[in-house]
Amino acid sequence: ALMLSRYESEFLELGRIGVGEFGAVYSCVKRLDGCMYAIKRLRRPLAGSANEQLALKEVYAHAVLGHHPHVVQYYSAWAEDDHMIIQNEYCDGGSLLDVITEKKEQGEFFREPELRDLLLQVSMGLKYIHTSGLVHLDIKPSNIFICHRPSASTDEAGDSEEEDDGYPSSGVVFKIGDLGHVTSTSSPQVEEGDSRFLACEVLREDYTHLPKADIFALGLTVLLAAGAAPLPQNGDEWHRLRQAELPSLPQELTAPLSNLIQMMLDPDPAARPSASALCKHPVLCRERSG
Ligand SMILES: Cn1cc(CCO)c2c3c(c(-c4ccccc4Cl)cc21)C(=O)NC3=O
Repeated sequence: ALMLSRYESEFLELGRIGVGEFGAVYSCVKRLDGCMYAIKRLRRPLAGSANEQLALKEVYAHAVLGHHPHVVQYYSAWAEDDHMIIQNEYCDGGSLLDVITEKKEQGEFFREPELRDLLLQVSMGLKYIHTSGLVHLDIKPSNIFICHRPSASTDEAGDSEEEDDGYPSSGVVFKIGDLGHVTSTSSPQVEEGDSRFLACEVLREDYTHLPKADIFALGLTVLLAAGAAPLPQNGDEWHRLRQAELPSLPQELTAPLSNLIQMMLDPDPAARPSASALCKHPVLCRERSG
């Protein structure tokens, strides 16, 4: 077309980093600021269709959720050439699923200190989403993205007490992404996420404890990072996982962490800890023990 699209004029496309029925995600450099961005382009959904609802909910959610170190940052969204485009923060470390897969190929998995760090960071992101009156509803490894800490300068302040800057000593920052299933806690229009991570009560359309469905999915996500076998999509094993039976793991977790994860998977959503409770749970606190 004579008129370059905003996408082509504002960005240099480096490569495709994801593809699915939704469309494709590209890593791009914005010509003006020289920064990298992750840009999802999807064919414009039919006006009034469910897909349009999903696409709009994602942009609404990003607009409501301002800045948080553990939620992927939204920059802009627009429509052109029969496509919808969303420009997000680019996380340079791939997704948690990529890292779990890479480790598994080497017979490796996340060890307890890394599991606690993962759980604490994602809990902070969930606390922010939940206190904003929203629920994610599609928490899983492929929707958690990783940023590697910029090289720590020597004068870097240590971990601040309250307002966590999201940069733990390890230098790895986990961020919740893909807000395509986000809905409001009070007046939910639930679009079920991945059935492998779906809490039983949501399947039964009980939406009275939706934030606890995110906690359930996070519990399964942490177990996968700990080396659990791939999760069932349905069937007996699916139900067994929802009777608070932890799957077998290739490592022995300490009782405090194992009990905490078991609580996150409790069949009764009210018994699961809230994201806020997880953020101050002694098992996860970074305060030096003793
Ligand atoms: C497949 N894929 C790979 C990546 C890069 C990980 O190193 C990625 C990102 C995003 C997204 C994404 C997810 C859902 C909606 C919009 C976007 Cl841009 C998808 C991504 C996103 O919002 N930020 C990303 O880094």
